[in-house]
Amino acid sequence: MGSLASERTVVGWAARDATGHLSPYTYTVRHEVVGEVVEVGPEVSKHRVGDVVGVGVIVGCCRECRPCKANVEQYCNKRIWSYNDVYTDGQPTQGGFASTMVVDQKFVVPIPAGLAPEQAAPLLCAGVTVYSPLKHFGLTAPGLRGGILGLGGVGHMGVKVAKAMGHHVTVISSSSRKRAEAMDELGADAYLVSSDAEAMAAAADSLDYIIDTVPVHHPLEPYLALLRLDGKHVLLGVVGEPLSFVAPMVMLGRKAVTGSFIGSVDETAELLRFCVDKGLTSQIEVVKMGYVNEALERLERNDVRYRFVVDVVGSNIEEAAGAPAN
Ligand SMILES: NC(=O)C1=CN([C@@H]2O[C@H](COP(=O)(O)OP(=O)(O)OC[C@H]3O[C@@H](n4cnc5c(N)ncnc54)[C@H](OP(=O)(O)O)[C@@H]3O)[C@@H](O)[C@H]2O)C=CC1
Ligand SMILES: O=C/C=C/c1ccc(O)c(O)c1
Repeated sequence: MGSLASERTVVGWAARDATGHLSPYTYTVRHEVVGEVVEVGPEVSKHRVGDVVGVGVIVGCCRECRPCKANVEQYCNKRIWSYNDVYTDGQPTQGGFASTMVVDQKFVVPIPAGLAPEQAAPLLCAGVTVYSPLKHFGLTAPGLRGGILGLGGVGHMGVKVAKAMGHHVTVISSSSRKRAEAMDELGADAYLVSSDAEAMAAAADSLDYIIDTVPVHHPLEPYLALLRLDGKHVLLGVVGEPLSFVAPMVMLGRKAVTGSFIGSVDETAELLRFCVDKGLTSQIEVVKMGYVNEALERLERNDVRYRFVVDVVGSNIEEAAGAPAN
């Protein structure tokens, strides 16, 4: 490896010491990565070699715009994604699916003691994606009534974080398949099947917010009807088609439809401490790189509870990439 730019850090799993020991912590969920610091540039002050750290969705920003100055760098128009983007040196960013990751210390968060690294990985995206809007929109007070629409990777963290804040949580799902796990394992207080018109009508005007994680087009009006005065519908799912509702649906009740994008580095560090304090973890299935194709097929079938985490160090990455193993 060449000399390291001053504020950059190598988070890795390919590092071996003189005895052949591999860095032990190497978990990735597509772009969020938990690993061990294997090398630091001369001006890195946030962490040291050997620290267990995480990198989320963003690895670059302009540092000059209003969002950057307000420490919400995820809203910088020059943000650089940690995967499938182009870094300032013209090279593609590859998220966790690379032998090491070189990243500016600004985008590195410490994984606190008490949080298993594989558990921490989904918190760096799914976790902070729900934590950030709850904080930003003032939805943290105990006793609030929240709805989590779509019980997947993001939604399951929504249930856990909202419950840890002391909220009454209703899962709103497309089927009844996840009822038992939502109530018994995740601790939700109520469960609504969105196609059950009677149950939806009975729940009208009852929620302070809905965290909407549905990734496909869906009508908003049935969910806006669930909100009570000043209720907020927070769009998190990436839907590439227009979503619509008639204006009185929000006027009569001063309701808001808004959105939110992951969370800042500061919010991520705060969430990790929150999780340790509250004893919160993500619900995951750890797999090896060679299982990735099957994992993708299962994702399409809505058949994962609730995140796959790839154990990169435990995988033969060269073999998985099709290269001969050495
Ligand atoms: N805003 C942000 O910063 C972020 C946004 N995202 C986006 O959030 C969305 C959710 O992500 P994630 O939780 O990982 O996704 P998952 O696939 O894990 O979960 C999505 C859930 O939506 C529900 N759903 C309802 N209808 C459909 C459908 N037709 N197809 C698939 N799911 C459906 C399902 O829940 P059920 O079975 O309960 O109906 C499903 O489990 C994605 O669009 C993702 O890109 C992700 C991270 C950050
Ligand atoms: O357009 C916004 C996309 C957000 C996003 C962030 C992270 C992630 O894993 C996604 O699936 C979507």
